[in-house]
Amino acid sequence: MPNTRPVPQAKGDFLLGHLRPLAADPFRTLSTWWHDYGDAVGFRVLTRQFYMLSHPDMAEQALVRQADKFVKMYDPQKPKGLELVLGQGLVTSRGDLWRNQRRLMQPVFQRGNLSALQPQIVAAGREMLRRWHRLGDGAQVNLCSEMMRLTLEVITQTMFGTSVLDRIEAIAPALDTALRHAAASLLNPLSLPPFVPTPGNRAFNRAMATLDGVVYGIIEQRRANPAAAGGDLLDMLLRARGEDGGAGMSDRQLRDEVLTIFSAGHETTSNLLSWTLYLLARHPDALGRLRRELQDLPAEEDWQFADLQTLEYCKAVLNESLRLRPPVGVIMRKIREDAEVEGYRLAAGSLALINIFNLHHHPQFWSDPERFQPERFLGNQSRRFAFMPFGAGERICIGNHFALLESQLLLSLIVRNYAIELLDPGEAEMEMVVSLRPKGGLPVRLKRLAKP
Ligand code: HEM
Repeated sequence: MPNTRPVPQAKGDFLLGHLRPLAADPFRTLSTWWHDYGDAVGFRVLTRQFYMLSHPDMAEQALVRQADKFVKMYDPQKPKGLELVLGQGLVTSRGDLWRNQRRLMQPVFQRGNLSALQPQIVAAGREMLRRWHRLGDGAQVNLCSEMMRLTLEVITQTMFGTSVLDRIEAIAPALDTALRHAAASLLNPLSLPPFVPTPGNRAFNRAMATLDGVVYGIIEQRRANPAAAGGDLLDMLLRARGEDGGAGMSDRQLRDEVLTIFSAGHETTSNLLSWTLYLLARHPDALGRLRRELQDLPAEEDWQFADLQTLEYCKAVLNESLRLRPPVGVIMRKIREDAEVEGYRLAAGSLALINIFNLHHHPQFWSDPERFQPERFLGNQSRRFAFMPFGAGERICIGNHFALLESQLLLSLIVRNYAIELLDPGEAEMEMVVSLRPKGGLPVRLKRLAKP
């Protein structure tokens, strides 16, 4: 490729490459490289070459214009990363399998079909508020655990018509163990496959047995009681037949899709809500403006879908939170053949890491990028690829409209009824475990607001 230049390579250990700093603190390491080397930087983990891309034009090239060269990196023969947990579900599959499953599941997530789910989302939120009430005024809780519980209830109720809250004490740590193991296996090409009984693999296998138990339980329950099905996602997956009208999905494929929606559908939204409440607690002016907007809404049990469409500031708050603390901070692709991106040469076989966090903090596209300022999202400026919390191109998040509807409803419910006081006045540290979350959770005090 004439007239192209090589991507600058971050300095690192000759043998290990950059494994050590990345394993210790991936988030901080990637930020440092961006500041030191710019929007395109190469790094190596043992034998594997990565390129980190942090400019909107580069993201557009990789995810849209040259999407045929930048493909999902998963290989069913040698599962790594998320594929170890999710198998061949919608996030990790490729080719015809992905295309058919996406087509099958898309209708459930279309904007027009989501209004029917609103009552279930509000009901889950109100149930949490009742539980907070029972805890007593001034109760201390971990906000992240509360949001995880809430979004788990929402996803299982809306998509699978059931609740798994009675098993939350087992599910939350199992999911955490599984995701941490998946993230670590990505960075380490020498990590041993799950059947090798290392302590890490044993813990991972135990966690997966818990998650599989929950997921197969959901499927069995529905098979035993199909009358409970109300045309939800699980119903659709169970009824799906091949193009020739033949056999339905294998149990394994069903498990992969259910576990994918179960995990992708609550981890991310939970982090969005936690970060948003954290940012609002630190910005009383924005919180005040949001409360004023919400004052005009009718009582919660009477909320209509149309009521939400008018909440411009609430949407701006969520967008600004997604910008500052994007729950999915990076997206990964495998480079199938040599590619040129914005004048840089990227070699086939390497991995491209599109850094959404950096795009959202890019000083060329955002004034005062570190500042929480929801007002920047009022109005209709185009921010293509400088703001892409849900990804871009054909693999864009299938749950984006659902996530925004859910977050708007739950945020409005919480902010109208409670004041949330952070117990730690310092800035919450960020940790990247597949999604970007507050490290160690968020201890808070809950104060019930008087009804207006
Ligand atoms: C704030 C919440 C959410 C964020 C920030 C988010 C972010 C993302 C991103 C960035 C991707 C693209 C990944 C890539 O290109 O490699 C993605 C894909 C996906 N998300 Fe979400 N997501 C959220 C909520 C949800 C919800 C609620 C669901 C399901 C109910 C969901 C299901 C999925 C699925 C299945 C994919 C894979 C789509 C495909 O490849 O066809 N997500 N999400």
